[in-house]
Amino acid sequence: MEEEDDCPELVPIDSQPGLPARQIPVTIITGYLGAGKTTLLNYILTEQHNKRIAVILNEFGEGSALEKSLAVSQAGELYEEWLELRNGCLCCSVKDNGLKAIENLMEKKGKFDYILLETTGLADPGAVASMFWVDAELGSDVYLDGIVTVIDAKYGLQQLKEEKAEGLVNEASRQVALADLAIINKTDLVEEEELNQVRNTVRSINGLVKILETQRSRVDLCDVLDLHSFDCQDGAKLTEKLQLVTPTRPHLDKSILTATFEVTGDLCEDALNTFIQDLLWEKKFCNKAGEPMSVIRLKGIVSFAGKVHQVMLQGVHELYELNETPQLWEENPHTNRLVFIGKNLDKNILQEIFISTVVMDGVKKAGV
Ligand SMILES: Nc1nc2c(ncn2[C@@H]2O[C@H](COP(=O)(O)OP(=O)(O)OP(=O)(O)O)[C@@H](O)[C@H]2O)c(=O)[nH]1
Ligand SMILES: [Zn+2]
Repeated sequence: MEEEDDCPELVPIDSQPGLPARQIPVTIITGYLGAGKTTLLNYILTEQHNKRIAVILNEFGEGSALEKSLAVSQAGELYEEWLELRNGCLCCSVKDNGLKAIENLMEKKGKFDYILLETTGLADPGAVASMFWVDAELGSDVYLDGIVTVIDAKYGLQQLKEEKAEGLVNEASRQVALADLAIINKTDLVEEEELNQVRNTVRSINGLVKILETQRSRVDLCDVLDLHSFDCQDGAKLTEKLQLVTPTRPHLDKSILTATFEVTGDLCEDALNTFIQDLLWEKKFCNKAGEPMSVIRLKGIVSFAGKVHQVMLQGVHELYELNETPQLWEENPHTNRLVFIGKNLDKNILQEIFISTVVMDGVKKAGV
Protein backbone atom coordinates (compact mmCIF):
# COMPACT_ATOMS: atom_id res chain seq x y z
CA MET A 1 0.00 0.00 0.00
CA GLU A 2 1.31 3.42 -0.89
CA GLU A 3 1.89 6.04 1.74
CA GLU A 4 -0.72 8.73 2.02
CA ASP A 5 -0.35 11.61 4.43
CA ASP A 6 -4.00 12.42 4.68
CA CYS A 7 -5.41 8.92 5.08
CA PRO A 8 -3.87 7.44 8.16
CA GLU A 9 -6.47 4.77 8.87
CA LEU A 10 -6.54 2.84 5.66
CA VAL A 11 -7.42 -0.78 5.78
CA PRO A 12 -4.81 -2.61 3.75
CA ILE A 13 -6.54 -4.54 1.03
CA ASP A 14 -3.68 -6.16 -0.81
CA SER A 15 -1.76 -7.38 2.14
CA GLN A 16 -2.92 -10.95 2.33
CA PRO A 17 -0.26 -13.02 0.65
CA GLY A 18 -1.48 -15.74 -1.62
CA LEU A 19 -4.89 -14.24 -2.18
CA PRO A 20 -5.72 -12.60 -5.48
CA ALA A 21 -6.10 -8.82 -5.38
CA ARG A 22 -9.62 -7.95 -4.42
CA GLN A 23 -11.77 -6.38 -7.08
CA ILE A 24 -13.24 -3.02 -6.26
CA PRO A 25 -16.99 -2.58 -6.35
CA VAL A 26 -18.51 0.25 -8.35
CA THR A 27 -21.96 1.57 -7.51
CA ILE A 28 -23.55 3.74 -10.16
CA ILE A 29 -25.77 6.51 -8.85
CA THR A 30 -28.30 7.83 -11.32
CA GLY A 31 -31.31 10.05 -10.96
CA TYR A 32 -32.97 12.94 -12.65
CA LEU A 33 -31.64 16.49 -12.30
CA GLY A 34 -31.81 17.72 -8.74
CA ALA A 35 -33.22 14.53 -7.26
CA GLY A 36 -30.57 14.29 -4.55
CA LYS A 37 -27.63 12.33 -6.00
CA THR A 38 -24.93 14.64 -4.67
CA THR A 39 -26.72 14.75 -1.33
CA LEU A 40 -26.62 10.96 -1.27
CA LEU A 41 -22.91 10.89 -2.13
CA ASN A 42 -22.09 13.38 0.56
CA TYR A 43 -24.13 11.47 3.05
CA ILE A 44 -22.36 8.21 2.25
CA LEU A 45 -18.96 9.89 2.47
CA THR A 46 -19.66 11.34 5.90
CA GLU A 47 -21.22 8.22 7.40
CA GLN A 48 -19.06 5.93 9.46
CA HIS A 49 -17.46 3.29 7.34
CA ASN A 50 -14.03 1.80 7.06
CA LYS A 51 -13.91 2.19 3.36
CA ARG A 52 -11.71 4.34 1.28
CA ILE A 53 -14.26 5.61 -1.20
CA ALA A 54 -13.48 7.31 -4.46
CA VAL A 55 -16.20 9.38 -6.03
CA ILE A 56 -16.36 9.79 -9.75
CA LEU A 57 -18.51 12.41 -11.34
CA ASN A 58 -19.40 11.31 -14.77
CA GLU A 59 -19.70 13.73 -17.60
CA PHE A 60 -20.03 11.03 -20.21
CA GLY A 61 -22.82 11.38 -22.64
CA GLU A 62 -22.99 15.12 -22.69
CA GLY A 63 -22.09 17.31 -25.60
CA SER A 64 -19.64 16.32 -28.26
CA ALA A 65 -16.39 17.64 -26.89
CA LEU A 66 -13.47 15.45 -27.74
CA GLU A 67 -12.17 15.27 -24.26
CA LYS A 68 -13.99 14.75 -21.02
CA SER A 69 -12.65 14.86 -17.58
CA LEU A 70 -13.29 12.40 -14.87
CA ALA A 71 -13.30 14.12 -11.53
CA VAL A 72 -12.43 11.94 -8.61
CA SER A 73 -12.63 13.13 -5.08
CA GLN A 74 -11.02 11.21 -2.36
CA ALA A 75 -10.40 12.17 1.23
CA GLY A 76 -11.55 15.68 0.46
CA GLU A 77 -9.23 16.16 -2.49
CA LEU A 78 -10.35 16.39 -6.05
CA TYR A 79 -8.35 14.75 -8.81
CA GLU A 80 -8.99 15.02 -12.46
CA GLU A 81 -8.21 12.50 -15.11
CA TRP A 82 -8.81 13.17 -18.79
CA LEU A 83 -10.63 10.81 -21.02
CA GLU A 84 -9.89 10.80 -24.66
CA LEU A 85 -12.93 10.12 -26.73
CA ARG A 86 -11.67 9.01 -30.05
CA ASN A 87 -14.59 8.81 -32.41
CA GLY A 88 -18.27 9.47 -32.38
CA CYS A 89 -19.20 6.30 -30.60
CA LEU A 90 -19.42 7.46 -27.07
CA CYS A 91 -20.16 4.19 -25.37
CA CYS A 92 -17.25 2.39 -27.03
CA SER A 93 -14.80 5.08 -26.05
CA VAL A 94 -16.24 5.29 -22.58
CA LYS A 95 -15.79 1.57 -22.22
CA ASP A 96 -12.09 1.74 -23.01
CA ASN A 97 -11.14 4.98 -21.44
CA GLY A 98 -13.31 5.17 -18.36
CA LEU A 99 -11.80 2.02 -16.98
CA LYS A 100 -8.33 3.03 -18.04
CA ALA A 101 -8.70 6.32 -16.25
CA ILE A 102 -9.76 4.57 -13.08
CA GLU A 103 -6.85 2.18 -13.32
CA ASN A 104 -4.44 5.07 -13.87
CA LEU A 105 -5.82 6.81 -10.85
CA MET A 106 -5.38 3.79 -8.69
CA GLU A 107 -1.79 3.50 -9.84
CA LYS A 108 -1.13 7.06 -8.88
CA LYS A 109 -3.17 7.34 -5.72
CA GLY A 110 -3.25 3.83 -4.33
CA LYS A 111 -6.20 1.52 -4.40
CA PHE A 112 -9.67 2.44 -3.35
CA ASP A 113 -12.00 0.10 -1.50
CA TYR A 114 -15.08 1.36 -3.23
CA ILE A 115 -16.06 3.55 -6.14
CA LEU A 116 -19.22 5.63 -6.32
CA LEU A 117 -20.00 6.96 -9.74
CA GLU A 118 -22.51 9.76 -10.07
CA THR A 119 -23.90 10.10 -13.55
CA THR A 120 -25.37 13.32 -14.79
CA GLY A 121 -29.11 13.66 -14.53
CA LEU A 122 -29.94 12.82 -18.10
CA ALA A 123 -27.40 10.07 -18.65
CA ASP A 124 -28.45 6.63 -19.68
CA PRO A 125 -26.86 4.47 -17.02
CA GLY A 126 -26.88 1.52 -19.39
CA ALA A 127 -23.76 2.55 -21.28
CA VAL A 128 -21.91 3.32 -18.07
CA ALA A 129 -23.04 0.07 -16.47
CA SER A 130 -21.89 -2.02 -19.39
CA MET A 131 -18.41 -0.57 -19.26
CA PHE A 132 -17.80 -2.01 -15.82
CA TRP A 133 -19.78 -5.11 -16.31
CA VAL A 134 -18.21 -6.52 -19.42
CA ASP A 135 -14.70 -5.73 -18.46
CA ALA A 136 -15.07 -7.47 -15.13
CA GLU A 137 -14.66 -10.69 -17.04
CA LEU A 138 -11.41 -9.56 -18.55
CA GLY A 139 -9.69 -9.51 -15.21
CA SER A 140 -10.41 -5.87 -14.52
CA ASP A 141 -9.68 -4.25 -11.17
CA VAL A 142 -13.27 -3.17 -10.72
CA TYR A 143 -16.69 -4.76 -10.89
CA LEU A 144 -20.20 -3.43 -11.10
CA ASP A 145 -21.95 -3.87 -7.76
CA GLY A 146 -25.26 -2.15 -8.33
CA ILE A 147 -27.23 0.67 -9.89
CA VAL A 148 -28.99 3.10 -7.59
CA THR A 149 -31.44 5.71 -8.77
CA VAL A 150 -32.59 8.70 -6.78
CA ILE A 151 -36.10 9.96 -7.46
CA ASP A 152 -37.54 13.31 -6.47
CA ALA A 153 -40.74 12.62 -4.51
CA LYS A 154 -42.22 15.91 -5.67
CA TYR A 155 -41.28 15.97 -9.35
CA GLY A 156 -40.55 12.31 -9.93
CA LEU A 157 -44.02 11.42 -11.12
CA GLN A 158 -44.00 14.15 -13.72
CA GLN A 159 -40.53 13.07 -14.87
CA LEU A 160 -41.54 9.42 -15.10
CA LYS A 161 -44.62 10.26 -17.12
CA GLU A 162 -43.01 12.66 -19.52
CA GLU A 163 -43.82 11.68 -23.09
CA LYS A 164 -40.98 11.72 -25.56
CA ALA A 165 -41.19 12.07 -29.30
CA GLU A 166 -41.36 8.91 -31.40
CA GLY A 167 -42.27 6.75 -28.48
CA LEU A 168 -38.80 6.99 -26.94
CA VAL A 169 -38.52 6.04 -23.30
CA ASN A 170 -37.93 9.03 -21.04
CA GLU A 171 -34.67 9.14 -19.09
CA ALA A 172 -36.27 8.88 -15.68
CA SER A 173 -38.08 5.65 -16.57
CA ARG A 174 -34.97 4.20 -18.12
CA GLN A 175 -33.07 4.89 -14.91
CA VAL A 176 -35.75 3.18 -12.83
CA ALA A 177 -35.82 0.21 -15.22
CA LEU A 178 -32.11 -0.37 -14.75
CA ALA A 179 -31.95 0.22 -11.02
CA ASP A 180 -31.39 -2.34 -8.31
CA LEU A 181 -32.32 0.23 -5.68
CA ALA A 182 -34.68 3.19 -6.04
CA ILE A 183 -34.47 5.92 -3.43
CA ILE A 184 -37.52 8.15 -3.37
CA ASN A 185 -36.07 11.29 -1.82
CA LYS A 186 -37.52 14.57 -0.52
CA THR A 187 -40.46 12.87 1.13
CA ASP A 188 -40.75 15.99 3.30
CA LEU A 189 -42.18 17.80 0.29
CA VAL A 190 -45.16 15.53 -0.40
CA GLU A 191 -48.27 14.15 1.23
CA GLU A 192 -48.78 10.42 1.64
CA GLU A 193 -51.11 10.27 -1.36
CA GLU A 194 -48.54 11.77 -3.71
CA LEU A 195 -45.84 9.50 -2.33
CA ASN A 196 -48.05 6.48 -2.99
CA GLN A 197 -48.40 7.48 -6.59
CA VAL A 198 -44.65 7.81 -7.05
CA ARG A 199 -44.05 4.49 -5.34
CA ASN A 200 -46.68 2.74 -7.45
CA THR A 201 -45.30 4.18 -10.65
CA VAL A 202 -41.76 3.09 -9.80
CA ARG A 203 -43.09 -0.36 -8.98
CA SER A 204 -45.09 -0.49 -12.20
CA ILE A 205 -41.91 0.01 -14.19
CA ASN A 206 -39.59 -2.25 -12.25
CA GLY A 207 -41.12 -5.13 -10.34
CA LEU A 208 -37.77 -6.17 -8.85
CA VAL A 209 -36.28 -2.92 -7.62
CA LYS A 210 -35.93 -2.35 -3.91
CA ILE A 211 -37.60 0.92 -2.91
CA LEU A 212 -36.51 3.17 -0.04
CA GLU A 213 -38.00 6.49 0.98
CA THR A 214 -35.74 9.20 2.36
CA GLN A 215 -35.22 12.79 3.37
CA ARG A 216 -31.89 14.32 2.45
CA SER A 217 -30.98 10.95 0.91
CA ARG A 218 -30.30 9.46 4.34
CA VAL A 219 -30.05 5.74 3.86
CA ASP A 220 -28.65 2.78 5.66
CA LEU A 221 -25.30 2.19 3.96
CA CYS A 222 -25.80 -1.55 3.83
CA ASP A 223 -28.86 -0.95 1.64
CA VAL A 224 -26.71 0.86 -0.92
CA LEU A 225 -23.22 -0.63 -0.88
CA ASP A 226 -22.17 -4.20 -1.61
CA LEU A 227 -25.43 -5.23 -3.24
CA HIS A 228 -23.74 -7.76 -5.55
CA SER A 229 -26.57 -7.25 -7.99
CA PHE A 230 -24.66 -8.54 -10.98
CA ASP A 231 -22.91 -11.59 -9.66
CA CYS A 232 -23.77 -15.01 -8.38
CA GLN A 233 -24.33 -13.84 -4.85
CA ASP A 234 -27.50 -12.40 -6.25
CA GLY A 235 -28.61 -15.80 -7.50
CA ALA A 236 -29.92 -17.16 -4.23
CA LYS A 237 -31.66 -13.91 -3.38
CA LEU A 238 -33.11 -13.73 -6.85
CA THR A 239 -35.08 -16.94 -6.53
CA GLU A 240 -36.80 -15.53 -3.44
CA LYS A 241 -37.29 -12.12 -4.98
CA LEU A 242 -38.76 -13.52 -8.16
CA GLN A 243 -41.43 -15.28 -6.19
CA LEU A 244 -42.55 -11.94 -4.79
CA VAL A 245 -42.66 -10.08 -8.08
CA THR A 246 -46.12 -9.17 -9.14
CA PRO A 247 -46.39 -8.62 -12.85
CA THR A 248 -46.73 -4.91 -13.41
CA ARG A 249 -49.18 -2.95 -15.44
CA PRO A 250 -47.90 -0.04 -17.51
CA HIS A 251 -48.78 3.43 -16.24
CA LEU A 252 -48.88 4.64 -19.81
CA ASP A 253 -49.61 2.68 -22.96
CA LYS A 254 -46.06 2.85 -24.13
CA SER A 255 -44.26 2.74 -20.84
CA ILE A 256 -41.81 0.26 -19.46
CA LEU A 257 -43.07 -2.68 -17.49
CA THR A 258 -41.87 -5.85 -15.85
CA ALA A 259 -42.84 -9.21 -17.27
CA THR A 260 -42.00 -12.45 -15.51
CA PHE A 261 -42.68 -16.09 -16.05
CA GLU A 262 -41.78 -19.47 -14.66
CA VAL A 263 -41.40 -22.58 -16.75
CA THR A 264 -40.39 -25.99 -15.50
CA GLY A 265 -37.95 -28.27 -17.26
CA ASP A 266 -34.37 -28.23 -18.47
CA LEU A 267 -33.22 -25.85 -21.16
CA CYS A 268 -31.02 -26.26 -24.18
CA GLU A 269 -28.12 -23.83 -23.73
CA ASP A 270 -27.69 -23.02 -27.42
CA ALA A 271 -31.40 -22.43 -27.83
CA LEU A 272 -31.43 -20.10 -24.85
CA ASN A 273 -28.60 -18.07 -26.36
CA THR A 274 -30.51 -17.82 -29.60
CA PHE A 275 -33.68 -16.79 -27.76
CA ILE A 276 -31.86 -14.04 -25.85
CA GLN A 277 -30.03 -12.80 -28.92
CA ASP A 278 -33.23 -12.70 -30.96
CA LEU A 279 -34.81 -10.71 -28.16
CA LEU A 280 -31.97 -8.32 -27.27
CA TRP A 281 -30.10 -7.95 -30.53
CA GLU A 282 -32.41 -8.81 -33.39
CA LYS A 283 -35.57 -7.45 -31.73
CA LYS A 284 -37.40 -10.28 -33.42
CA PHE A 285 -40.28 -10.63 -31.00
CA CYS A 286 -43.28 -8.34 -31.24
CA ASN A 287 -46.31 -7.67 -29.08
CA LYS A 288 -49.87 -8.08 -30.34
CA ALA A 289 -49.79 -4.66 -31.95
CA GLY A 290 -46.73 -5.70 -33.98
CA GLU A 291 -44.31 -3.48 -32.05
CA PRO A 292 -40.90 -5.00 -31.30
CA MET A 293 -40.22 -5.89 -27.70
CA SER A 294 -37.33 -3.97 -26.24
CA VAL A 295 -35.58 -5.17 -23.09
CA ILE A 296 -33.58 -2.90 -20.82
CA ARG A 297 -32.89 -5.27 -17.94
CA LEU A 298 -33.07 -9.03 -17.77
CA LYS A 299 -32.57 -11.50 -14.93
CA GLY A 300 -33.20 -15.14 -14.43
CA ILE A 301 -32.36 -18.45 -12.85
CA VAL A 302 -32.34 -21.27 -15.35
CA SER A 303 -31.61 -24.97 -15.53
CA PHE A 304 -29.46 -26.45 -18.26
CA ALA A 305 -29.78 -30.10 -19.10
CA GLY A 306 -26.91 -31.99 -17.49
CA LYS A 307 -25.93 -29.24 -15.03
CA VAL A 308 -26.55 -29.78 -11.32
CA HIS A 309 -26.09 -26.10 -10.43
CA GLN A 310 -28.44 -23.25 -11.08
CA VAL A 311 -27.39 -20.90 -13.84
CA MET A 312 -27.90 -17.20 -13.50
CA LEU A 313 -28.88 -14.97 -16.38
CA GLN A 314 -28.12 -11.24 -16.30
CA GLY A 315 -28.73 -8.70 -19.02
CA VAL A 316 -28.36 -4.96 -19.41
CA HIS A 317 -29.41 -3.53 -22.74
CA GLU A 318 -27.66 -5.61 -25.38
CA LEU A 319 -25.23 -7.32 -23.04
CA TYR A 320 -25.99 -10.52 -21.23
CA GLU A 321 -24.20 -13.19 -19.30
CA LEU A 322 -24.96 -16.75 -18.21
CA ASN A 323 -23.06 -17.92 -15.15
CA GLU A 324 -23.21 -21.15 -13.24
CA THR A 325 -23.87 -20.40 -9.57
CA PRO A 326 -22.73 -22.48 -6.59
CA GLN A 327 -26.39 -23.17 -5.85
CA LEU A 328 -27.54 -26.76 -6.44
CA TRP A 329 -31.02 -27.48 -7.71
CA GLU A 330 -33.15 -28.74 -4.86
CA GLU A 331 -36.65 -28.71 -6.31
CA ASN A 332 -37.62 -31.19 -8.98
CA PRO A 333 -38.61 -30.58 -11.71
CA HIS A 334 -36.42 -27.52 -12.03
CA THR A 335 -38.23 -24.20 -12.34
CA ASN A 336 -36.73 -21.60 -14.66
CA ARG A 337 -37.61 -18.09 -13.52
CA LEU A 338 -37.20 -15.09 -15.79
CA VAL A 339 -37.75 -11.37 -15.42
CA PHE A 340 -37.77 -8.90 -18.28
CA ILE A 341 -37.98 -5.14 -17.85
CA GLY A 342 -38.62 -3.19 -20.99
CA LYS A 343 -41.04 -1.82 -23.53
CA ASN A 344 -43.76 -3.48 -25.60
CA LEU A 345 -43.32 -6.66 -23.61
CA ASP A 346 -46.04 -9.29 -23.84
CA LYS A 347 -45.48 -11.93 -21.23
CA ASN A 348 -47.65 -14.57 -22.90
CA ILE A 349 -45.98 -14.25 -26.26
CA LEU A 350 -42.51 -14.37 -24.70
CA GLN A 351 -43.39 -17.39 -22.63
CA GLU A 352 -44.84 -19.25 -25.61
CA ILE A 353 -41.73 -18.68 -27.69
CA PHE A 354 -39.56 -19.68 -24.75
CA ILE A 355 -41.44 -22.92 -24.19
CA SER A 356 -41.51 -23.89 -27.83
CA THR A 357 -37.88 -23.07 -28.59
CA VAL A 358 -35.79 -23.30 -25.42
CA VAL A 359 -37.31 -25.92 -23.14
CA MET A 360 -36.15 -29.43 -23.97
CA ASP A 361 -38.69 -31.90 -25.36
CA GLY A 362 -40.81 -33.92 -23.04
CA VAL A 363 -41.06 -31.38 -20.23
CA LYS A 364 -42.75 -28.50 -22.00
CA LYS A 365 -45.10 -27.60 -19.23
CA ALA A 366 -45.70 -24.00 -18.24
CA GLY A 367 -45.53 -23.16 -14.57
CA VAL A 368 -47.44 -20.43 -12.73
N1 LIG B 1 -36.66 19.50 0.71
C1 LIG B 1 -35.67 18.65 0.44
N2 LIG B 1 -34.63 19.06 -0.32
C2 LIG B 1 -33.63 18.19 -0.58
C3 LIG B 1 -33.67 16.86 -0.08
N3 LIG B 1 -32.55 16.23 -0.51
C4 LIG B 1 -31.85 17.12 -1.25
N4 LIG B 1 -32.49 18.30 -1.30
C5 LIG B 1 -32.07 19.52 -2.02
O1 LIG B 1 -32.31 19.35 -3.40
C6 LIG B 1 -31.33 20.04 -4.17
C7 LIG B 1 -30.68 19.12 -5.19
O2 LIG B 1 -29.93 18.12 -4.50
P1 LIG B 1 -28.63 17.45 -5.14
O3 LIG B 1 -28.16 16.42 -4.17
O4 LIG B 1 -27.67 18.47 -5.58
O5 LIG B 1 -29.28 16.76 -6.40
P2 LIG B 1 -28.53 16.09 -7.64
O6 LIG B 1 -29.36 14.96 -8.06
O7 LIG B 1 -27.14 15.79 -7.30
O8 LIG B 1 -28.61 17.26 -8.68
P3 LIG B 1 -27.82 17.41 -10.10
O9 LIG B 1 -26.42 16.95 -9.89
O10 LIG B 1 -27.94 18.86 -10.39
O11 LIG B 1 -28.59 16.59 -11.06
C8 LIG B 1 -30.34 20.60 -3.15
O12 LIG B 1 -30.67 21.96 -2.95
C9 LIG B 1 -30.60 19.79 -1.92
O13 LIG B 1 -30.29 20.50 -0.75
C10 LIG B 1 -34.79 16.46 0.73
O14 LIG B 1 -34.91 15.31 1.20
N5 LIG B 1 -35.74 17.39 0.93
ZN1 LIG C 1 -25.31 16.24 -8.29
